[in-house]
Amino acid sequence: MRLESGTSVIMRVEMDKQAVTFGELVSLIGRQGGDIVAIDVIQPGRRTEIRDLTVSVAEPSVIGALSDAVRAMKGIRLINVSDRTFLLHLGGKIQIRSKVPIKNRDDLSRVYTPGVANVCMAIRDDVNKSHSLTIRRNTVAVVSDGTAVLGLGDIGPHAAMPVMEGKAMLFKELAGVDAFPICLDTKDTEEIIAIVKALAPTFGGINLEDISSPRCFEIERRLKEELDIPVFHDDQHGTAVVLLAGLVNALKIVGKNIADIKVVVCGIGAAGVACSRMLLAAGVTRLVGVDKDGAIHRDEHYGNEAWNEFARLTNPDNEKGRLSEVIAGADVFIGLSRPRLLHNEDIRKMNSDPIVFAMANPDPEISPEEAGSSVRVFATGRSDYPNQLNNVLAFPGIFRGALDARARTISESMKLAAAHAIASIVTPDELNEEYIIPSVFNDKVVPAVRRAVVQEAINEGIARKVPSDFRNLD
Ligand SMILES: NC(=O)C1=CN([C@@H]2O[C@H](COP(=O)(O)OP(=O)(O)OC[C@H]3O[C@@H](n4cnc5c(N)ncnc54)[C@H](O)[C@@H]3O)[C@@H](O)[C@H]2O)C=CC1
Ligand SMILES: CC(=O)C(=O)O
Ligand SMILES: [Mg+2]
Repeated sequence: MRLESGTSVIMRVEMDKQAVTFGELVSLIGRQGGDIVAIDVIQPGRRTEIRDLTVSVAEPSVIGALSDAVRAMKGIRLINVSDRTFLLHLGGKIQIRSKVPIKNRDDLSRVYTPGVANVCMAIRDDVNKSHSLTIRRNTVAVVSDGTAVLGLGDIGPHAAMPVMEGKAMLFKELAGVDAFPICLDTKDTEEIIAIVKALAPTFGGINLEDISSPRCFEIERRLKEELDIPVFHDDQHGTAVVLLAGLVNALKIVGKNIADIKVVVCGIGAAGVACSRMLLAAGVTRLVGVDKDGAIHRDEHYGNEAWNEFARLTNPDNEKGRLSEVIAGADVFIGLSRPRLLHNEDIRKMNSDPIVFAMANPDPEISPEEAGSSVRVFATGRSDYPNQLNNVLAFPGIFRGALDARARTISESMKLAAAHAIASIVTPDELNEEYIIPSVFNDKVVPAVRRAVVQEAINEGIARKVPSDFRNLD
């Protein structure tokens, strides 16, 4: 088990009272560096008893040896060891709550039958009313098939659920958007499209999440074409928005022009393709993509159509070879692949003042410790290091804006505007190597992104509603 770096764990133990006393167990735990701070009797019994022991430890590293010692003790069965992260997940992380109480018959007849029938008929007569008279107004589906969950890969829909619940929490906590996690037990492109289309009457937007490439491209393209609510594959576009924001600011620090830099993107999957497209749109001309078999170039025909298009649009010098070769002379490394693929000797081949964005989650392509001082600007997707480049900076505000403007779609210019809005939160005075991107907890982020998105939606005629704070602004 991967234990979080907390200071306490809960051990569920079954004691055979004839073979061991509780005092002996307490002493053993004490000798192993644990301190029992709470005891809950889960199942009392004359011969055996199950207890939960909350054990505090000074160092998470002692938990393994402590558990082994408890497990080996005669008369004790160690049923489970939970860390605080696991406990936080018990029963899931979100719930549905009513907005109005049902206290009497009158309430009942208005929230449900017979009163509700008039509301139903109003929507039948004008389906647009579903956006104002149902949860559609503020609700987004977070849809995954569990095939590219963080950098953990194809771990399946059940295992994907904690991440999707987490995304739903972030939507709510950061932007007040109600989001519902939906993990689908199918990898079939057509089936996913059909299911999401069938679900659409319930939602004001669809956030696709952690669906592996290249299927994610077709799924998103078709859903965008066939639905009149925003469909946004967050790993592609949310990531691209935040990456561009970070790069715009990092380039100010190193004093380089976006049109002059060489960028190497490692991992040409969902995020890599979309981030590369965004960088090209923002003015990057020399971009080389690298995947498992090396650089993507034009002398190869790929089974993945997205890569053939990628080869046409990128790599102007048609460079070939592995990451360690094409990294030579690069100004920027962008990792959207897997942990530990970049090494210090690669960074030494980069141009002066290298920028390294190692964005694989949960573990980056190179750790900040290994990169050390050889990198001028370093960022990861994680919250425990400076410069967190994570799509969480984008998707809450983007959907907040799209829902408020009842936008049909989320366009390229809405995304570009969102990127510049995020970048602009870091003022020239504040900008430095360790602060190129605002924190997720910076309360200016969501309003700035929302404002940029709503404004573009209005400018482009994508908005079906003008939010009140945008009316009469001449
Ligand atoms: N920081 C952030 O906000 C975000 C980070 N990510 C991270 O980016 C990574 C990729 O995510 P997705 O694009 O959604 O997954 P994906 O599965 O669509 O793409 C991963 C790509 O990496 C490639 N890859 C695997 N081994 C490689 C190697 N040795 N060398 C080069 N390429 C290799 C795969 O072939 C694939 O094309 C994950 O670690 C994910 O956590 C993704 C989205 C947002
Ligand atoms: C952050 C995110 O969406 C990912 O790593 O997949
Ligand atoms: Mg993701």
